[in-house]
Amino acid sequence: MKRCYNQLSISKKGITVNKIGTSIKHLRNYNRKTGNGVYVMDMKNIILIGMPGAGKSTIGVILAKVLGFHFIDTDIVIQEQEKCLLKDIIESKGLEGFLKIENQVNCDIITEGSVIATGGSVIYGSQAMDHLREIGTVIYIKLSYETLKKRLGNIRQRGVVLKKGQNLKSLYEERCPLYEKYAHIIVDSEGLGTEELMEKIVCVLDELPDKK
Ligand SMILES: Nc1ncnc2c1ncn2[C@@H]1O[C@H](COP(=O)(O)OP(=O)(O)O)[C@@H](O)[C@H]1O
Ligand SMILES: O=C(O)C1=C[C@@H](OP(=O)(O)O)[C@@H](O)[C@H](O)C1
Ligand SMILES: [Mg+2]
Repeated sequence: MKRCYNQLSISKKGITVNKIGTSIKHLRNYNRKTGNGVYVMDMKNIILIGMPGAGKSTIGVILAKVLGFHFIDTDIVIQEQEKCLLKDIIESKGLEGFLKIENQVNCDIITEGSVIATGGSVIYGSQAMDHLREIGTVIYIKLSYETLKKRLGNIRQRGVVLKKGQNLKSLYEERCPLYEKYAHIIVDSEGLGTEELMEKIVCVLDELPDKK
C-alpha cells in the first residue's frame, strides 16, 4: 500500500505556489481557461539516518517545527501498520522479517515537505534507501561509538536489529560505511545538544546549492 502523507489541491485562480519551508510545489502547463494543470512535485524531504540513539527522532520533530515541515517517524508507521510494537515484531518475525517490513514501509512513503526520521536499520534495505534518496536529502547524523554507548545503555532492550554474536561495537563498524554510502550529507553531532544540532542542520540545508 502506497502511503500519501500530504496532498495538494490545485487552485483554479492561477498558479498556486504552495510553500512549506524550503519546499515549493510548482504547477506546470497551467491553462487559465480550463484551470487544468499538472502539479510537479519537488519531492523535497529531509531524511535522517544514523545509529539508534543518534537522535533522529528527537531532532526530527524539532527540525520539522522550525522549518514548517511535516514529521514522519518510520518506526511509528511500522508499528501502526503491523499493530504491534517494534520489539514484538522483531521477536515474532525475526530480524529478517522486521527488515523486510521496514524496507517495504520506507519504499511506500510518498510525501513532500516532510522530515522523515528513519529507524537505524533502514540502511539494510537497498530499495528503501534508493527511494529515500530519490524523494529528498538524506542526512546522516554521525556520532562516535563512545558517545552512543553512553547514551544507549542496554541496546537489546531497545529492540535493535542485532545479529547473534553482534555487539554495539561490531554493529557500529558494520553500519557506519552504509550510512556514509547512502548519505547526501554527513553531519557530525559530537558534543552538540539538540538545539545546536538542529541549528547545524538548518545551516547545512541553507547552504545547499540545489534549493528547490
Ligand atoms: N543532541 C542530543 N544530545 C544528547 N542526547 C540526545 C540528543 N538527541 C537525542 N538525545 C537522547 O538520545 C536518546 C535517543 O534519541 P532518539 O531521538 O530516540 O534517537 P534515534 O531516533 O536516533 O534512535 C534519547 O534519550 C534522547 O533524549
Ligand atoms: O537500529 C536498529 O536496528 C533499530 C532502530 C530503531 O529505531 P531508532 O534508530 O529510531 O532507535 C527501530 O527501527 C528498530 O528498533 C531497529
Ligand atoms: Mg528513532
